Amino acid sequence: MNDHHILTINGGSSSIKFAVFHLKPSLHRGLTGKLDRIGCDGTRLTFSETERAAPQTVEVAAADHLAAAEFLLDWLESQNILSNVAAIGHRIVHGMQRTQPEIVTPEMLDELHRICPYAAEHLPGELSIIAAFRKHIPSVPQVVCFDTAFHRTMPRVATLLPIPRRYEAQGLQRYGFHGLSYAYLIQELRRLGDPAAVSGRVILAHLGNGASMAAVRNGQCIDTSMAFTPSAGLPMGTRTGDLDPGLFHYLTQVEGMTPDQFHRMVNHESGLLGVSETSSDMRDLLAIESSDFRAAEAIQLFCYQAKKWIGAFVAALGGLDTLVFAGGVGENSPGIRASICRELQCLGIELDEERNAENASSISSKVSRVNVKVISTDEEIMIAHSVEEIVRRLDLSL
Ligand SMILES: Nc1ncnc2c1ncn2[C@@H]1O[C@H](COP(=O)(O)OP(=O)(O)O)[C@@H](O)[C@H]1O
Ligand SMILES: CC(=O)OP(=O)(O)O
Ligand SMILES: [Mg+2]
Repeated sequence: MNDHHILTINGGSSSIKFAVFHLKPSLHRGLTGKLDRIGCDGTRLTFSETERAAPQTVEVAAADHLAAAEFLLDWLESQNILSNVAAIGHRIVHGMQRTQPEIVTPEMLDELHRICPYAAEHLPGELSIIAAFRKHIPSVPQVVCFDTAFHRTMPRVATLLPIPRRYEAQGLQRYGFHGLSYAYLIQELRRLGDPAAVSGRVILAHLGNGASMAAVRNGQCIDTSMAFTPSAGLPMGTRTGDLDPGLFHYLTQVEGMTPDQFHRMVNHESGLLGVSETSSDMRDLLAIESSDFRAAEAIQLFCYQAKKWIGAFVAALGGLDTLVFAGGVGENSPGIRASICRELQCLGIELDEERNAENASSISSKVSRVNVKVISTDEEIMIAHSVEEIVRRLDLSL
């Protein structure tokens, strides 16, 4: 594969993260960056030449994902990234029943377009990025890695939605997301020698802008907090998480809200942002919580719901051996982890204050029955490994 490299793309609802992975001498990360605040004022590109280099920032004018993808392509071209790219790997939130990464084909794109309403905040943007790459560098293979794949082991009862049975035939069921992150966390637990990763009961808490949890037994997912769409489960930066279904009727009747307005409220105007009326960013809220009761309440709500989901998953798992915090909030905020775990001694969860304050890799106290860990998640490396495996198997770039 000469000096070819793999480009990974992680298209979120308002950001595109990317990373270049060199294949020789063995897979390792080079240029890394992200375009964020897509669709808002102040879209910007932040990148680092290597993992240790200081990040640089460039202001970008891009009104939507397509414009952002076009900008990113031109920029990657100017950095000489595209001329040597062996393959591009994408995180795709929804893959229906698919369990493995796959090479993009026209038939698959047709199907993904068809299921865009299943993940309306993510899939259209992700597909426009794939389209932009196909247009500019049509001969470079693209591989898609599905967030839903990790959850395909869930027992049927955890996949059922309590709505009329006829909708199941249309694919309406609980799917679950953040699967690349979860697969990485389980792989890390295995590497660290945590026995629960292979035969035990684990709760994985991915707390970022989007937030979810997964319950894993014997290395296999048995339940997760996101459901048919990534709007379900825990409250998030701007998403509600689970919501009283009666609200829809109330707001359409009393406020004349349209379905599109409701969708917008649930996905973009709620969660931390909605309750705090200030920001969707946990750091902003933590900075003002002592002087702003709305920020304090938004944080309390987030932690309270996270605690309840842990309780629910302990019940589903029949106990707990390991709890893992990951994602921007889970990895970096001792205060949030402490609030979530406060008074969970009844479940065998007790934090060591000092190690929690240091974001240490193991943060449970000596008497804690449950191992509590902090792991920095890495969706990009999961994509890169999958792409490398497919590229080598199919001998694509030789
Ligand atoms: N030191 C920190 N303390 C609290 N929250 C943090 C810290 N660092 C990052 N965060 C929060 O992490 C969230 C972003 O998480 P991240 O996983 O990077 O997002 P994404 O879902 O876009 O991948 C933001 O709410 C941000 O405020
Ligand atoms: C699936 C999902 O919610 O992803 P993100 O957290 O990147 O928005
Ligand atoms: Mg994320």
